Amino acid sequence: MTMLQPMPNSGTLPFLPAGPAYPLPFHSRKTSTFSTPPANKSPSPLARLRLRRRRPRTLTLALPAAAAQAATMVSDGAYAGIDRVLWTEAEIAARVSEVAAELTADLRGLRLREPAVFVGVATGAFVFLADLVRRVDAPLAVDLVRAESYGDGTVSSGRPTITSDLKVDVAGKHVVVVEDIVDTGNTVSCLIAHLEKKGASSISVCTFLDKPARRSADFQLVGDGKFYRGFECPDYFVVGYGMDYAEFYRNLPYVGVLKAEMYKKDTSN
Ligand SMILES: O=P(O)(O)OC[C@H]1O[C@H](OP(=O)(O)OP(=O)(O)O)[C@H](O)[C@@H]1O
Ligand code: HPA
Repeated sequence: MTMLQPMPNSGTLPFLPAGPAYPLPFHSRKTSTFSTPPANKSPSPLARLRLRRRRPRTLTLALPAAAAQAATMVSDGAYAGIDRVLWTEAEIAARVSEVAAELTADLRGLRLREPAVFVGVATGAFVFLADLVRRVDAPLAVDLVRAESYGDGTVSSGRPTITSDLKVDVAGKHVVVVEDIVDTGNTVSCLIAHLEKKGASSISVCTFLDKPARRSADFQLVGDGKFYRGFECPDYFVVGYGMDYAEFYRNLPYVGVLKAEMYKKDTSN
């Protein structure tokens, strides 16, 4: 299932330039500064080991074809392929603070006997989760669950698979599922069922983006659970702030619409 346009390049991604030797600095214990070893002196075994590091190094990593092609989307240190920015880094930061303040007030109001467990849905939620929990002023535990349904495409398989489970015991606890995006609703509905089975007493969902136009699966919050969302997302395939296309773009600090020509129509589902 390769959605990217064919690119002429090979399947290797150079991380360091080939060419002349790049001698690595030697750390001198005495001075705590970096220096090169004295010339014409037989090197000690330790120095010999260090000397090996002076060889010119070109690290190439074999990548699957789609990933190698996606790597060529990078131009001048920025990603190509973004049609337009929907939310800037500053707008995101401001909104995440508001959502965290709402969560803080609600968690305090619930007077929980045990701290809430914030369950981030890997991989996409990792950025939002990190930003959010640092702004919530209440005791909480953090855990991760991995659910996948999009693979390398832009269309949900409709059957999310939980490929990595929780470490924390959520029985009898208030759980906040932290998502980067609720789109069809398949993932969140599958996770709520999963957490209910594990005995969570109440389940909230806090999603950075909510794309109601694509919703096809209903989900019910549990007990005192509440739905929180950062922004309502228009019906575009978006990337950045943790969200990917074929595992790329997650590191963009903003959210943008991916140009349609970056992917072909996904016929795999
Ligand atoms: O509401 P839905 O239609 O189910 O879509 C939402 C899910 O899709 C994405 O996960 P994906 O399967 O792409 O895995 P990822 O988090 O590793 O990117 C996203 O991170 C959500 O978890
Ligand atoms: O629009 C989206 N972008 C990235 N990942 C997603 N998973 C569901 N919808 C999206």
